[in-house]
Amino acid sequence: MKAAFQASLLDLDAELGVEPLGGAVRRTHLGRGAWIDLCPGWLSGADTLFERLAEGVPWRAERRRMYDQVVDVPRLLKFYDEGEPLPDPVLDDVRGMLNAYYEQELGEPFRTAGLCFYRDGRDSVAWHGDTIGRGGTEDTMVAIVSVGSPRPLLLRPRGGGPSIRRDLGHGDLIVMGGSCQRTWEHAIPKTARPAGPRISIQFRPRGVR
Ligand SMILES: O=C(O)CCC(=O)C(=O)O
Ligand SMILES: [Fe+2]
Repeated sequence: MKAAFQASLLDLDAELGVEPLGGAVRRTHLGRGAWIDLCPGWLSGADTLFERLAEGVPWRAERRRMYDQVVDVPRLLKFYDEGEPLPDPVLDDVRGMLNAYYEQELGEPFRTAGLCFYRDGRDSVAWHGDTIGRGGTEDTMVAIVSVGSPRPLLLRPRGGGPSIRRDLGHGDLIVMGGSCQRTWEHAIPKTARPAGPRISIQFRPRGVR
């Protein structure tokens, strides 16, 4: 797939890879037992990974039933279940580094990888928590690495309240933890502004979707 993509100037010559997580991770407590960790620009060479994934992943356009209609899901998807080979070896390093840093606190490793491709500003994900599995009842973590052009990820308390915004792209890491999936919601809103393509890679433990 060819997508108009403006590479970040800083990233053009950077070698693809991740360093061990440590002092650069910043935690923000959101209240109600929810938190987010941020590590901007964690993955270097993110433009290279964007190009590889855009070309190499067997992206799927899905359709879902909404009430009495079947509608296009406004983004491309590919899910790698536990044990399935990931589409790029650097994603094994990414998951390994995430597990080295978070596994003790999480109590289990990140195992699955869900990929979303937002082709332009019309692609989006509506307000939701990742509550299909255990995230609906238990504290857990969802770690997201973003490559390509930044898009805002919004978070708001479930039931209403002001939202917070983090622009994520070019190798940024966000981890949503604690009760975040059941007490807060998140979204990537559509935008009428010019928006370049973004790919997000979400790592989750077994049984969290
Ligand atoms: O693209 C993102 O960063 C968020 C994706 C997401 O929330 C999901 O797939 O559950
Ligand atoms: Fe989500």
